[in-house]
Amino acid sequence: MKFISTRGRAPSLSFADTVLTGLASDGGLYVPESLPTFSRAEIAAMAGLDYRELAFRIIQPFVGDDLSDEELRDIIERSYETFRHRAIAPLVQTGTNEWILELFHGPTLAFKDFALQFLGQLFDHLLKKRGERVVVMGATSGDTGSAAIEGCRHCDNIDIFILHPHNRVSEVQRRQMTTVMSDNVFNIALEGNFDDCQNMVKASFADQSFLPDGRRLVAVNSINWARIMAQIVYYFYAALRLGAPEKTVNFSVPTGNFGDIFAGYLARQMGLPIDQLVIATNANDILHRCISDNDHSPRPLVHSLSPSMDIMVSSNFERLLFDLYDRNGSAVAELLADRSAPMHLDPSVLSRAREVFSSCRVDDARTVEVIREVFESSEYLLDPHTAIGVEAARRVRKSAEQPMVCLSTAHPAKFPDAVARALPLEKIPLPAHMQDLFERAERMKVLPNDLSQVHEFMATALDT
Ligand SMILES: Cc1ncc(COP(=O)(O)O)c(C=O)c1O
Ligand SMILES: N[C@@H](CCOP(=O)(O)O)C(=O)O
Repeated sequence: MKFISTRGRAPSLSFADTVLTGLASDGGLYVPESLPTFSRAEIAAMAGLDYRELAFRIIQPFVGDDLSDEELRDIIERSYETFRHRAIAPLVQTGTNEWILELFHGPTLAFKDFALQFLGQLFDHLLKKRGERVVVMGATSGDTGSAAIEGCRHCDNIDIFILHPHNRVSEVQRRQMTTVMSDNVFNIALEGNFDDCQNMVKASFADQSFLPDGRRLVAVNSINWARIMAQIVYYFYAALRLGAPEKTVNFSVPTGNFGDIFAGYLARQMGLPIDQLVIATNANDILHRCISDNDHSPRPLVHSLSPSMDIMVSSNFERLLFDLYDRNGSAVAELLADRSAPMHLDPSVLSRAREVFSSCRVDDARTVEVIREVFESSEYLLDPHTAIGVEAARRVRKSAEQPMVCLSTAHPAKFPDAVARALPLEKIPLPAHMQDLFERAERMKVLPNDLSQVHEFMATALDT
């Protein structure tokens, strides 16, 4: 299978090269030239498969000949052996036709582990085969960072640099990153917000001359196609358990960089019967405004109780636009030439988007109420991101007859301060492997929002 850029002007790449690249050379994101699809009968035949076997069936068509079936199976096997729940992604019912898909049973307690455990194994395999050492550079609003570090820290052929916004991630999130003392792991606390971190990463991919000779950057953010691909699996997994393909199943997704919900869109394009995908946002609501009012105008980022979704420039929206603009790279390049400018979608494009996407904005006050209400009614503790997804689903769901699955993107123990505003809980226990998190030493470098200083820090670290 070949992968092409959403801006239409970069060379097409194989699966392995796509995984080991960041942005395309024209500034676009890589997507498959054509999407594999499954017939109703093929989907029905997937019912009852365990998570790993299902992952193999979904991922294999993207990989083509770049990995043998045995190699892919082995990578998948190792990726999910670190998960603490036998089902990998268990479903919990919280109401009539209302379900929570718990995606926080991986090592860092967020949905990011699904793709980043896989990506770490994939990197290790491909780099060893090629005898190459690379530099991973990523931006995080809190969860991608620790999941990427956890996925890559054992890779001999990787140095990893993660930028997080200084003082804007939860303490648990920060410590999950900064207490990893491996020699190949570097944490940068940037005096800026997540968009600044992400801009810096994208600028670094565009000009890699600051790196020592022979080294290149590889992406762990969802600009990396493999991230999205691995996330498609759990949509199939949940829907099959709830009766697909006979039944249509809908999803509500706490959304920031648009990677997770875009994976749901792809699952639908690949044949899974999904009628509605709910884009659930916090006060940083650019995607909600875009879908509801055709108003995609950036506003200053607000620091919310769901910090991982404090994002204004959602990378993967570009992949959706590419599809909605009939895969016309020039149209996408023109539309996104200046991401700080307001953008209005063509009315026909917007109405196609609305056929599948609904949207809803949930502010901090309501987030806190939802955590309390759900705990009181179901004794189920939501993290603030998931609470936004649950509330959004309740407000905008179109069918009460079809199951609605809200993706639970993080464990509440990652956000004790937000949860404490809702409930007088003594303590939310961390899993055993994180019990001593608050006693561990931390290491990070605080840097100003200045690209040259970040590059200097990276070049020096790579030199020693
Ligand atoms: C806990 C949590 N929920 C939701 C999101 C939003 O996901 P996405 O960026 O894929 O839209 C993130 C960050 O990505 C997150 O860390
Ligand atoms: N919420 C994310 C932001 C980065 O998103 P990604 O999907 O592009 O890695 C985070 O937790 O870092």
